[in-house]
Amino acid sequence: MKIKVGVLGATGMVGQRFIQFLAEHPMFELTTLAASERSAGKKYSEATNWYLDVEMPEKVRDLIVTTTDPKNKEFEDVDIVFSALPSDLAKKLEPEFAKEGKLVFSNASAYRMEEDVPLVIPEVNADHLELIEIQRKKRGWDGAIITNPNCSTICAVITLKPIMDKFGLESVFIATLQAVSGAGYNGVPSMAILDNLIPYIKNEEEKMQTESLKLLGTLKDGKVEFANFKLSASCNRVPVIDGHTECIFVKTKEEAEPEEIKEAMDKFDPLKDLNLPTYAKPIVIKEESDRPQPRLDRNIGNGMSIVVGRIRKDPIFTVKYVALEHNTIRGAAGASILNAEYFVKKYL
Ligand SMILES: NC(=O)C1=CN([C@@H]2O[C@H](COP(=O)(O)OP(=O)(O)OC[C@H]3O[C@@H](n4cnc5c(N)ncnc54)[C@H](OP(=O)(O)O)[C@@H]3O)[C@@H](O)[C@H]2O)C=CC1
Ligand SMILES: N[C@@H](CC(=O)OP(=O)(O)O)C(=O)O
Repeated sequence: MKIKVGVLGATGMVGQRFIQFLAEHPMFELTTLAASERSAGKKYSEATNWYLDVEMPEKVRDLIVTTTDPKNKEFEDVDIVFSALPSDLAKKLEPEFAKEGKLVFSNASAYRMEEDVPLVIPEVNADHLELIEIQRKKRGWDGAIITNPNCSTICAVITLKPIMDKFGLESVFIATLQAVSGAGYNGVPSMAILDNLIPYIKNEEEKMQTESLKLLGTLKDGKVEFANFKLSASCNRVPVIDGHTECIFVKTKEEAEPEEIKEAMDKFDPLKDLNLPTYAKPIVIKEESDRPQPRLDRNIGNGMSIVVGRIRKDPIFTVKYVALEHNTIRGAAGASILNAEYFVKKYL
């Protein structure tokens, strides 16, 4: 039997991606859509400014949007909620769902760095999910909050994991070129971004610099020991709709040739035998000298693969390369759904 699920923040940019992936999901039945008071009581199709270039799934068009209150009857049979709430609201509302026994798979940054909250990319650190036992004891709830990282962090960390495992990491520098969808529908005015670039995204560099070390850290005696290497990020907003590009410079502990790095990335496919519906090969390598490009490559692996190109020697670091991620799929909704699929397969 399918597990009943709901989406919080269902009308937003990430909420819409959740709906795209959950409407016909083999493990989950999407029953409940929640948003603000502005949308509640309306049909989903009336409440939403649909921005995706795929049709709104027929089965959600007439669903009545509810408020984000776990006591609403629409949440009664729901076991899992996917949260695409703004972070300040997530801070307040996600615990209310966990207290009602719901598993909350969250995109929001509110709880990512809490000691007892798993921050997970299943291909990288699925074992950190064990933190939920500590979380349940400490917070006294039957549900759980499980988070996925910031979109830019996910892109970088997936490519760094196979390098770290084989050669060790000493220092990493990342310059990002981030799509406007990352800022939400009303996030960046067109007059600010067209014919332009904005070399600042609030808190993004700090998130990349801390979340990466937690993700690549080791779970020991119920605590995550952060990975021990230096990471510096410089984040920019560019006039692309979907698809974050990152120029990544890596100094490894052991000597490594670009070909060896490429091979390590290409072989990285840790969950391929689990048959998770949203899983795709985590890293796809493009050989052309002018790839990856957001418009051409963001949908590879249904938007779940990180597309890497231009792996080459660097005169200061060991290697440099370019990585591309579909930021609202692999960097957001798809990441949460993959966490939930993995959790259900391994723990339920
Ligand atoms: N993992 C990642 O890297 C990414 C994470 N995110 C995170 O996901 C979250 C959502 O982002 P995004 O979809 O871009 O944001 P949007 O602004 O596009 O959507 C926000 C959603 O929250 C709802 N909402 C707003 N106010 C309230 C309220 N008072 N009560 C209940 N619901 C409310 C909105 O409903 P309504 O339409 O009714 O106003 C809407 O559904 C954010 O926390 C963001 O930081 C985003 C991108 C990538
Ligand atoms: N800040 C990211 C998206 C985002 O919302 O990140 P976070 O989930 O860490 O708040 C971007 O602008 O592209």
